[in-house]
Amino acid sequence: MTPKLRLEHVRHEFTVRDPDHPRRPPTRFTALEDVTLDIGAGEFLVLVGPSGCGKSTLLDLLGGLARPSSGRILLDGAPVTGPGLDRGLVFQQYALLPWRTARGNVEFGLEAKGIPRRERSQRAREYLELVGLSGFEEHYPHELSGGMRQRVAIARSLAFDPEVLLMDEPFAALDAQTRETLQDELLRIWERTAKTVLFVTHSIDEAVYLGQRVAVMTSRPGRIKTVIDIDLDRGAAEDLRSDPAFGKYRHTVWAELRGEVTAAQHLERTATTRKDRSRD
Ligand SMILES: Nc1ncnc2c1ncn2[C@@H]1O[C@H](COP(=O)(O)OP(=O)(O)OP(=O)(O)O)[C@@H](O)[C@H]1O
Repeated sequence: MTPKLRLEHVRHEFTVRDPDHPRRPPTRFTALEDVTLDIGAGEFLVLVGPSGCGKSTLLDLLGGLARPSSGRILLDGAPVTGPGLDRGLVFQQYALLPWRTARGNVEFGLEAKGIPRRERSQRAREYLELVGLSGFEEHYPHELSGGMRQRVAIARSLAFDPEVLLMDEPFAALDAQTRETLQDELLRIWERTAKTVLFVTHSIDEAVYLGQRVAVMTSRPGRIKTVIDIDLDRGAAEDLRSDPAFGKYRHTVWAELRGEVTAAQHLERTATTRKDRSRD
């Protein structure tokens, strides 16, 4: 079966200039190296990895916001060549238009799609209801809480009806309670809509709670270290997070991640020391 998304030996480099020495020639910096991963249609895959390992870069490549330096990214077997309405992106920052209401923000993308006004408005209401925001359609972003704004951002991405949702730490800025509520809402929406979801997080709990599989990345340059199947009966447990099986998965993910986090911190320290020395 063709996977929905396929990453084949993806490598990504950035060109960097040293701001302290602007005349020096730029150097190449490898953010991702040989990333190979398949994501099935309708799958919920979570990506975890130490800070700076290239998770956001990978999402940018999948979203078509950048091109890999080498390797291929395929969507339904065809190379990704740029952004498209088949992929919805949700970031940590809400990125809502402050001068538009919740409904106006959700409608915004639908305008680009050429959907007639009446249908736009109806669809926006439907998706706002889906994320639990009925009654707030005419509120402006500044009149909504952080969690509500993020719901609007999710509704906006869903309203396009993309086949794939690319989510970059969408709940990171929220308080614990709102975060757990939105995790449940996202799972409910995913079950209802059968979208393919790739979700980036720093939280191991969030990864185990949401993912059918959790892919762990190495420290820079980021590679896929391992992919862990999460086989939890989400419907059965009353409080899944305190289930012993949940704790076991949390431990497995952390055991894979721990060494990478240490390596990333070491890399960061070395880079800072080198920078300080070159300034002296
Ligand atoms: N435009 C850019 N130019 C140069 N380097 C970049 C650029 N964007 C990202 N990087 C570097 O590439 C590496 C990967 O960055 P990226 O943001 O993808 O990591 P991440 O895993 O998402 O990090 P975090 O978990 O902290 O959000 C980092 O070292 C970052 O500094």
